[in-house]
Amino acid sequence: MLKNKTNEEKVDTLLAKSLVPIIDLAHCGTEECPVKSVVTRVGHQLHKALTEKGLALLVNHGICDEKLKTAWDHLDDFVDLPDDVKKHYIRTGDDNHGYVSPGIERFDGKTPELRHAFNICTLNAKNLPEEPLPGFADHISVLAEDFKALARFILQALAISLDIPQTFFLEKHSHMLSGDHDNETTLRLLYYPPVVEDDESSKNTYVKGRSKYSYQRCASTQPDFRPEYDPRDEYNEVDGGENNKNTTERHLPNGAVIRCGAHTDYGTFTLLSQDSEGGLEVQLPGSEKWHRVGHLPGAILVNCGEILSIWTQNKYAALPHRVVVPEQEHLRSRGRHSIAFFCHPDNMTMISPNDLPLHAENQDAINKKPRKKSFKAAKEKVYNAYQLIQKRFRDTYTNGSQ
Ligand SMILES: O=C(O)CCC(=O)C(=O)O
Ligand SMILES: [Fe+2]
Repeated sequence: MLKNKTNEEKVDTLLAKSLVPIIDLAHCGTEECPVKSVVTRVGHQLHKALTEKGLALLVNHGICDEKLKTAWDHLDDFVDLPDDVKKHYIRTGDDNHGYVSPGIERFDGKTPELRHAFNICTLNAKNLPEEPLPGFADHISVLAEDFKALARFILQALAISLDIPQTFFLEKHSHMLSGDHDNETTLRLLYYPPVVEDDESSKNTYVKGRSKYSYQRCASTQPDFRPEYDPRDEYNEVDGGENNKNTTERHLPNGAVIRCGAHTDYGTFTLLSQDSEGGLEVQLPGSEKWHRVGHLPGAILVNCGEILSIWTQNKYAALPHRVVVPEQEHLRSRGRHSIAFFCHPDNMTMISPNDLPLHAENQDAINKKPRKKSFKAAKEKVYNAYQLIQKRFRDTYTNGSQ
């Protein structure tokens, strides 16, 4: 599955510049039969990356850029459909599947996210907009299977990284995208429309129809890593959601706009592919400062979610992240595309901090670490994966759906 090899020398040079550790998956075999030495190396690299940074960039992962770009084309076509066609595909809350229009999600419970999302939890063509958009179902199903294969490889490497049996996590994620409502794993296609100032209210809002740059593909082939110091760092100290009560915008004192509010993902981990418009920022473990992730063409980011954090007693902490659009007019007036694959355990899996068959020495080290309040609570009452995610959906969606 993992084919798109870049030369190792180039990866080494980038490694030195990137905030995010880069992990090369070349020659890792197939997800059913991973090459033992590669899965072991990746496991060790993941251990270091996830404990120190909470994320890593995967290269040579086997999902080619063309497939991602075609998926974004399909999403753009979907967004362009008339509302009375789109309405047949709206996420209802019975499960996470379906279209979510801008403003429905609110990570902080009050401020609308400025984006269109299509959540895919089943590959059954009757639940996908195949009729108005022939080819959608086939393409997205192949892409979803690719992400699933990559996720299954990472689940095995994660087990190795924690020194537990290689199939430990795989067995707890055996229904991903099976369409049987036994697992909440989701492939999410995302489109963030350009941000413009509304003439009447002087507030920032998103472009509703097509605009000159709406769907312009941002596909720079150049890596883009933030310089050590950037004036945008100044907005790290402020905001916190205080300046946006009851408004339809969120902007930072330097004029940058938040397109997707700060949050942590709910599941085991997330695989994220973004176009070169960037804008993704993260808070590294133990810090409140926001760091720009930057852009490495073709790379897929992996970050820890809340369930992995519970399982590892916060050793692999869930990574706070957000998406901002900078103040520069030419960037604001462009859309942004990304694709996230949220890897979730099977619904009935009980999620307890005491689940992992940890070695005695790891357990000692964990016991000595002061626990966060949330882990004390999680230890007292154990929920299954479905209950945990439904609670988080209730906090996020404003249309009454879960
Ligand atoms: O679009 C992005 O880059 C991030 C999306 C995200 O964090 C999410 O949907 O949970
Ligand atoms: Fe996220």
